[in-house]
Amino acid sequence: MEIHIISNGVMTVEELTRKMLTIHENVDYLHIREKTKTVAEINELVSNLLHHGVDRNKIVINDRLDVVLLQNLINLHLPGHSFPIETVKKYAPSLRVGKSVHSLNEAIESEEAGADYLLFGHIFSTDSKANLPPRGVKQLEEICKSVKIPVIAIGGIVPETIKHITNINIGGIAMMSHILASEQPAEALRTIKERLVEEEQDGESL
Ligand SMILES: Cc1nc(C(=O)O)sc1CCOP(=O)(O)O
Repeated sequence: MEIHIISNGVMTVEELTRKMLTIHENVDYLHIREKTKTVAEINELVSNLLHHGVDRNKIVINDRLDVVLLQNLINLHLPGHSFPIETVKKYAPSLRVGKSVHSLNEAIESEEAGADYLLFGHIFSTDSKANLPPRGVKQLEEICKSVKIPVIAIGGIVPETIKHITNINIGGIAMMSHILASEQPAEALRTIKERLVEEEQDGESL
């Protein structure tokens, strides 16, 4: 099960660098999703991470194809308002391209368009999407059954909610606030991983 961490857009480059460095070895992907930062700031953040030894294949850039290309990265994540998947794949076929989706139709269309994985959410209520009703586990399950590419569940994933999604064939989980808003991100991540292992063992013993 992949673990994706999504940056929350509220930290300075220095703070984000520090927090990401405490967790990078224990996650599969670090998404840089910084909608209000300049290209220079995003570029500086990526340079910091690479300089401190973060595996470049773990770094995912949200939306900014320019940063992916100039930093020689391989992972681009496309939000709904970004480039069409087909355009990116045509221009840069070697990139691994993820897409955020919010419905079954969007999931199927994105797979057909060539997405390598999907982020679907938000699954549970979360302050990160306040006042928006969660899409729930049932829709997540439906999407997982309808596409072949990995579906990563996002939104409201905390130790208490994990048990509701571990019996579904998800490709992984993505977390923003639970890890990066924490003063102790490494410990928060450790608890999540312990919970995943517990749920896996419970599933095996059923
Ligand atoms: C960044 C993001 N994207 C979502 C989507 O549904 O595409 S939900 C979300 C917020 C992530 O929530 P949390 O802070 O609870 O991990």
